[in-house]
Amino acid sequence: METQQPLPPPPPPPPPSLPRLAKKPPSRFRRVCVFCGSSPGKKPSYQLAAIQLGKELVERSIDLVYGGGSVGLMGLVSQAVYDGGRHVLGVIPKTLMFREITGETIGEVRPVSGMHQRKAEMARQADAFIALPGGYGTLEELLEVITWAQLGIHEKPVGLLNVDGYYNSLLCFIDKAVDEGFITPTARHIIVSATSAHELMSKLEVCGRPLLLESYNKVVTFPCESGTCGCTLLRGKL
Ligand SMILES: C/C(=C\CNc1ncnc2c1ncn2[C@@H]1O[C@H](COP(=O)(O)O)[C@@H](O)[C@H]1O)CO
Repeated sequence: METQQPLPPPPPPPPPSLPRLAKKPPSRFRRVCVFCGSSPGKKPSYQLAAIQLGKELVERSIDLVYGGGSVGLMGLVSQAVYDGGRHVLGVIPKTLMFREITGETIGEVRPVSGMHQRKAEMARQADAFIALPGGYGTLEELLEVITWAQLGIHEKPVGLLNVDGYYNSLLCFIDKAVDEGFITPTARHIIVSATSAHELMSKLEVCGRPLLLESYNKVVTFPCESGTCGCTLLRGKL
């Protein structure tokens, strides 16, 4: 009598397919300018936010322009962008180009003759601006690009990364200036703020795009396409 051969073991199941990484849609920005502290700040959340912003730019294939150097939050955001394989452009006044002052800059270094030239060059190179927590230097840079937007000198979005409520008091002050008649409600909306890098970039991607071109040959205010970030593209000539 024939003995039955045992059946061969079934083939192993195919390996589970890896979850597909959600690819971000292409950004409208080629390069973003980041203003931030030359100090790291006391809370780890500030440092984490700088790294997260750098990674968010990388995920969206956006390059960085900043004030150069490796000190404080400036060093963290630039390193994260550089490590992610994106281009980093540091614009440094020649007088600050000492390692003891700014640390070493990674990526491309563009020396300029002074602080004013630096801000102009950073603004020229960028398609949008973002401020992380910082001190006088950051505030000055942020307020200047807001003022330039108000005057119609540029139409590039301005984002404020309000990490852990760091900028709450500044936003309150600006609201007071609106209440007191020194800033128009429209100009208030130049600032697009969010508490995380992801949320801020998502808002900036859609803000300031004209919905309807209602006027011809006059200065108009464009409503924002998203309708959610509260931003308006202030002035444009049709
Ligand atoms: C004087 C100190 C550090 C100087 N190092 C800097 N290196 C590069 N860029 C700088 C530096 N200091 C200021 N900046 C610019 O202003 C922003 C940061 O200023 P903050 O006052 O620290 O907010 C930054 O975006 C740079 O463009 C020792 O403190």
